[in-house]
Amino acid sequence: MPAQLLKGKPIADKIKEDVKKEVEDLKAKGVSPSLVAIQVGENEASKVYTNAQKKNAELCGIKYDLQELPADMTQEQLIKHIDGLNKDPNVTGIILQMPVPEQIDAKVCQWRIAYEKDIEGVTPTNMGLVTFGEPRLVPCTAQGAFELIKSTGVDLYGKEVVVVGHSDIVGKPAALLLLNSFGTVTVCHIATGQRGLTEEHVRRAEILVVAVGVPHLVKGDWVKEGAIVVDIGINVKDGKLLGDVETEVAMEKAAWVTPVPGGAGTATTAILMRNTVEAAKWQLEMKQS
Ligand SMILES: Nc1nc(=O)c2c([nH]1)NC[C@@H]1CN(c3ccc(C(=O)N[C@@H](CCC(=O)O)C(=O)O)cc3)C=[N+]21
Repeated sequence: MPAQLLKGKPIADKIKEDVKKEVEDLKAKGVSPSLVAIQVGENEASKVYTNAQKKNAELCGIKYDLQELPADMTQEQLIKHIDGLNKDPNVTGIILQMPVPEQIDAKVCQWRIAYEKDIEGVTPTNMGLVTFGEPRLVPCTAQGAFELIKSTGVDLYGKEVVVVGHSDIVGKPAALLLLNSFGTVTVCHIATGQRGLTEEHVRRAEILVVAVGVPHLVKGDWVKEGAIVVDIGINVKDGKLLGDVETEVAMEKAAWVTPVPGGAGTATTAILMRNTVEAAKWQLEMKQS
């Protein structure tokens, strides 16, 4: 039986519906969730995301401010800018769009974001909470992948899980979330590939998450019969949008495969909205205690 498409939209719609209600509740308490996206210089992939953020924020009743800063700004200037947003009580969520220009150390700037405003979950505090199995603000794409997997109804306990890609923003947090659900998690990365061992790991995977940004790195025939495949890759090749997995061939064996586009990317933005509400609630809690 061919795979079913594991679509992001139904999950994203449900999340946004809940967020909209929560925003109304918060506003009744005098709290207005507001999201600031910092864009340093220009980038096409980032624009796709900020356009989606604007649309989603409007839909949820969240105030949205895209702050476009010059490509030649210094790291010191960006840090000052972030400090200003950290102190501003009218700003409840901050995201620093990637990539940043080369004179800026992305990690130093992300870590500068106040953890209770860190709606992307990229500060040590929020990543640490994921590591300890006490997630609060979780990286959006990793959380999206996790919720897509759970929506199939699969019990992760003891399952063979393979994550291809070990980025701080997707692969690592996705692996931790799946580990916290007692999956038997293997993480493959560049060194696995250099030894030619990625295929062997992928062939064992009952749950497969691929986030590397290499079009069709995972061949369709590597996919195990009945597997759940979450493809995070969004690659533009010859004007077409390609995932990291050879989806059409994978569909012949897998039980579930996420489409690209319309899969994990769609869930990402909805979760950013939910995190913005969670951040506002966290700040309210801190103020009251
Ligand atoms: N700090 C930071 N965090 C990110 O997570 C981040 C970033 N910077 N910079 C840019 C990339 C790119 N990115 C996307 C998110 C959603 C869609 C998305 O919604 N995609 C839709 C298609 C949307 C369309 O085609 O208009 C889909 O896959 O179905 C795409 C791309 C997040 N990124």
